[in-house]
Amino acid sequence: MMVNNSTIIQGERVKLPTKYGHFELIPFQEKISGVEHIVLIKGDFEPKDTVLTRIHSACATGDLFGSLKCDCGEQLVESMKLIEKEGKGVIIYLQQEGRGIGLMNKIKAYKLQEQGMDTIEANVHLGFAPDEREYQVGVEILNALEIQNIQLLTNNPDKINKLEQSGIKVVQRVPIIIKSNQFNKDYLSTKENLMGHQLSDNDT
Ligand SMILES: Nc1nc2c(ncn2[C@@H]2O[C@H](COP(=O)(O)OP(=O)(O)OP(=O)(O)O)[C@@H](O)[C@H]2O)c(=O)[nH]1
Ligand SMILES: [Zn+2]
Repeated sequence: MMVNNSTIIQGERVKLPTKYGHFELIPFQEKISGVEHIVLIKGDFEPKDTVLTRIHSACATGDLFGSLKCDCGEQLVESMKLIEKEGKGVIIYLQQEGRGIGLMNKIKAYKLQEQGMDTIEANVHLGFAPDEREYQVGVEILNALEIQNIQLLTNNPDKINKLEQSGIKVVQRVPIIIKSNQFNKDYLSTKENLMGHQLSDNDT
């Protein structure tokens, strides 16, 4: 439902053929801050449908440049491929770089990680919570698209909890596990051991 007190503006819906499949793109903008988010969507939905969904936080290093220090870029491509295969689904690309601390601070955190801290210690050293993200805008975007029930592509239980608290029904979690490499194995094991991410095949 498009509610009048919405804090976001929905843009035009255009076709976007890509290397990984044929999608449509809809930009959204937060009314107060002007921050822009991107939706990639495939297919049409009824409000009762359960929609394969990826809520992805921006990672300039991983998504744009193919950084091997994290799993973001590969998760994004894998989500696009899975939605193409399914024939229906949505990716909400939220501009919350660096788990919500912005690029400048994420790179400060990377510097601290070069000096031996892990990804949590670096955030905390800079005065932030390990994860500063909120999913309220993502929920508003789902509301605008009239999506209420989702199959969420994630390994992160915190995302599921925050979405469910905002009234979205996560009917199923779909794991999206990327093979580790020498540059991201410490980052991924910190996510698994200290941030509760479900990265092993036998996790559910
Ligand atoms: N502060 C900080 N942010 C990072 C670091 N590495 C990656 N990120 C950010 O972490 C976020 C990862 O986003 P997602 O892939 O959507 O979320 P996730 O928590 O990994 O959960 P999944 O749904 O399982 O992928 C992005 O905003 C990245 O920019 C890091 O070392 N420090
Ligand atoms: Zn990343």
